[in-house]
Amino acid sequence: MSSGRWSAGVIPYAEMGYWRPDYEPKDSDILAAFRITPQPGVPPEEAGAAVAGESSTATWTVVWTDRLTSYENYQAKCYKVEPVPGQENQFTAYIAYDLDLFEEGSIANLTSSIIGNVFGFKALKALRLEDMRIPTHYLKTFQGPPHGIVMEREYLGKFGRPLLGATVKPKLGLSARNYGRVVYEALRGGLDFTKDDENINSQPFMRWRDRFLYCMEGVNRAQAATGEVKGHYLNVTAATMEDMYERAEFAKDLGSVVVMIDLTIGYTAIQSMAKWARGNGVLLHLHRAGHSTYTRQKNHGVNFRVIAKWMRLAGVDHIHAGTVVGKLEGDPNSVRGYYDTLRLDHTPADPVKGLYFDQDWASLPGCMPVASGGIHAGQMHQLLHYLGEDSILQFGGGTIGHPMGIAAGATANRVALEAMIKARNEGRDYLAEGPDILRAAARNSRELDVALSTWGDITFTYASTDTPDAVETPVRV
Ligand SMILES: O=C(COP(=O)(O)O)[C@H](O)[C@H](O)COP(=O)(O)O
Ligand SMILES: [Mg+2]
Repeated sequence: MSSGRWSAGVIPYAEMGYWRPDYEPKDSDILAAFRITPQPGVPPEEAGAAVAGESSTATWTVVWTDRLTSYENYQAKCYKVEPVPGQENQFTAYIAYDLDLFEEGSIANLTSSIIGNVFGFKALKALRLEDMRIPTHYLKTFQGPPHGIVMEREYLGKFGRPLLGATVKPKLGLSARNYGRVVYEALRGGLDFTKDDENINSQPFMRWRDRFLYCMEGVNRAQAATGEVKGHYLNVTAATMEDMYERAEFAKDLGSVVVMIDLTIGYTAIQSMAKWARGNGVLLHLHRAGHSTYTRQKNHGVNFRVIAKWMRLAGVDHIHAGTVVGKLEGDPNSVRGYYDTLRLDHTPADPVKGLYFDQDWASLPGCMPVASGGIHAGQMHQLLHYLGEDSILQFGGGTIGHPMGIAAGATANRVALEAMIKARNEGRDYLAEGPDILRAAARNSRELDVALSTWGDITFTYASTDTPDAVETPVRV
């Protein structure tokens, strides 16, 4: 029996052709960077080759049927493996996939290939997909955001500042009428949006149609009272696509400018709703419910920056992407990388922001990042500094928990934001002077004054579980 590549039996993946240190990735290749923790005794190159093999064409044994294909073309190539600085027994494996391995325009297919099998691999103690480079050749097969940041602002007639929102609280239990009253108060008080929370769909205490009716009554009354375009993200998440289309159509018929879905509906449903949203001129908000089950731990899972890339391709107008200063995980540099990935047309590789590859978005519209989770008016200077202008700042408890009432909470947030934007436009160092700017604004706004005295010193300073491996070293002059 001839030995080697074609003899029946088991040979290392590296010997089956999945370790290719000589390989120069093509512009049209999809690239992936995996953080690999091999089991003891498994060489990193073999671990990288195994991931390349099992996420493309290989199985555990040699199969002669490989000879019926142009297998060299279809095999993914692990072309580089590097130790992760400062991390014991961790390596970054770079893998190139030929364009033909993927169905055009399908996140479900892309993810089934890249993450379908390999995360349970016994040869690995842990595995994390840190980043991907999506080539223009493949990127252009996706719709992308239904409208994008520029179109959204033109729809709303709102420019030059972040948008403001609030999640209705308590997230479960309110009757439809009381729910609609919260929406009206928050919008008339100065917010641009209110939103359903991730888990409010159609429960016995409030069926979806009733909520939609009362929310839109609140939106319409607030628009009339303020003269501004307002919106409420009506959550159309449901058990079936048919139900979601029925709810989305009703939202559109009621005149809503926006609907919402949860990440839990799955990639195919998200792409279907993206297509519906573009076809119907309705903004699409994605709540990333459930993402932290696999994005938060540094050694295993899928980094959120990859989810952000997949969702921009799939096509949502908004996605929650971290706050830095709020109650939920979000290292400043990692979050900067997420926001750049969602908004910019080109992001150069930048290890400090956790960006492993240059990424060109080929004019695919930008996706508005949403900051939500434990934020309040007292952090406005930090939020503007870390997150920038093209963002949506959502204050759930930070609006509805205001001692003077919901409208007062909304007014406090709006006054804080407008004061911070004015200071920025005047060229002030609004980050350093933020507290003074807020206090000065509070002298003419009782609502802001009370918000600052209620929450001003609330911070969430825990060590991040997910920091990039590279840190900026101060330049010694
Ligand atoms: O309910 C809230 C925020 O409520 P509050 O403003 O009262 O904290 C959001 O669902 C989470 O922030 C989502 O988290 P993320 O935005 O990280 O996905
Ligand atoms: Mg929530």
